[in-house]
Amino acid sequence: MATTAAGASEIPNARKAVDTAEDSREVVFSVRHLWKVFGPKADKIPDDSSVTELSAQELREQTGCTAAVRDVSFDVHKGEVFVVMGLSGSGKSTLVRCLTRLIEPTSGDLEMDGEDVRAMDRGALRDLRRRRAAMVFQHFGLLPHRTVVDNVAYGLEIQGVGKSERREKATEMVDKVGLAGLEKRRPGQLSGGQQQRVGLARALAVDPEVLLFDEPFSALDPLIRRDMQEEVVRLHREEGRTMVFITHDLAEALRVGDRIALMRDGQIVQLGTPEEIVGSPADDYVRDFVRDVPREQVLTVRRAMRPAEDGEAEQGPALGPDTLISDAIEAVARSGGAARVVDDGRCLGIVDHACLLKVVARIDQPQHGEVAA
Ligand SMILES: Nc1ncnc2c1ncn2[C@@H]1O[C@H](COP(=O)(O)OP(=O)(O)OP(=O)(O)O)[C@@H](O)[C@H]1O
Repeated sequence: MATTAAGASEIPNARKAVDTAEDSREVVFSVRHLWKVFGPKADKIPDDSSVTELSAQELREQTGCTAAVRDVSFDVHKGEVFVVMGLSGSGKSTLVRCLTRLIEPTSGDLEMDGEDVRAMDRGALRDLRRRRAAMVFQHFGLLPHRTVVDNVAYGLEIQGVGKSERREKATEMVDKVGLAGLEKRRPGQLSGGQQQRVGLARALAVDPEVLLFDEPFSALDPLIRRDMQEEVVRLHREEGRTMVFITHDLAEALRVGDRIALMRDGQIVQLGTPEEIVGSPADDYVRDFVRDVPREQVLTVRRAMRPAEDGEAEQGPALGPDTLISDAIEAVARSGGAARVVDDGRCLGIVDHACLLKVVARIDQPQHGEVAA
C-alpha cells in the first residue's frame, strides 16, 4: 500500500514522519485518526468538536470519559522496530491492543497489509492474532507444567501443526533465543530472563509477520534486561522482522527503536528516529523527557559537521555519516585534528573539536525561547 500523508493531517509530527524519506517503504500497519474512548457514550466523543479539544482532565470531568487513544495516525513500516513510548497511563497498551482489536477501537481507520482490520470477522481476527501479529507480554504466560520446548510449541499446537513438525520448529527457536540445553526444564526452573526468552521463542515459532511487545522486559533486572534488548536488536538485524515495542523506558526505546512514537495523554506528541527525538524535540514536554540522554551516544556526525574549508576535504580520518558523536570524539582526539565525514567517496563536511563539543554541550540547537534561523 502506498504511504500518503493525507490521513495524518492533524498530527504535524506524525505527518512529518510519514512524509519523509521512508515514503517508498512498505507499510504493515496503517493507522489513521484512531480513537479509543472508555466511558459512557464513548462513541459520541470523537465526532463531538465541543469536547475533542479538551484536555484529558477536562474531558473526564465534563463527560466521564477517558480518551486513552486520541486521534492517532502513523504507519509501521516493514522491517522496522517501531517503539511506542510514554509515561504510565499515556495510552501505549491501549493503542497497541487496538492494532489487533484485543481492544476494540472507538473510531478511525486501521489497516494491516492494506486490509481493513476493523472490518475483519472473528475468523480473520483469530488468524491475525495467531499467525500474523504475535504478542509477547510482560508476564510471559507460560504453562507451568509444560517443558520449555512444549511451551514454545504451544502456538503451533493450537494452529494444528503436527507433533514432529512443531517439535522440530520449537527446538530451532529454543536454540535461536539461546536456551539450547534447557529444553526439558519447566518454567519454574528458569530465571526471569530465561522465561522471557521462552515467551519470545514461542512468539517467533509461529513465524508472525509482526511481533508486538508489551513492556516485555520491565520485570527483569537491569543486566538481564540489557541482554534481552540486545537479543531483540540481534533478532531484528538477522531476520528483519517488523516489531512494535511498548516501553516507558527512554533508554530502552533509544536502544531498540528505529522510530519512536512518544505518547502523552493518548496523543502522539512526536514521532521520529531516536536522533530526531533527542536532537530536535518537538516541544517542552519532549525536551524534558530527553534532557538526561547522553547525546553523544545517540546523535551522529551529520548533526555536528560543518562545511569543509580549503584543503580539509582531502585530509584527516574519514568517518561515515552515521558515525556516533562519541566515536567521532575518539577519532578526532586520536588524530589530533579534524575528521572528514565521507559518504560514497564524497566529503559531506568536517567535524573538529569545536563542533563535536557544541553538540555535547547542547549549543548546536536553538535554546528554549530562541527562534530557529
Ligand atoms: N478498561 C478501561 N476502562 C477505563 N479506562 C481505561 C481502561 N483501560 C485503560 N484505561 C485508561 O486509559 C488510559 C491509558 O491506559 P493504558 O493502559 O493504555 O496506558 P499505558 O501507557 O499502557 O500505561 P502503563 O505504562 O501504566 O501500562 C489510562 O488513563 C487508563 O486509566
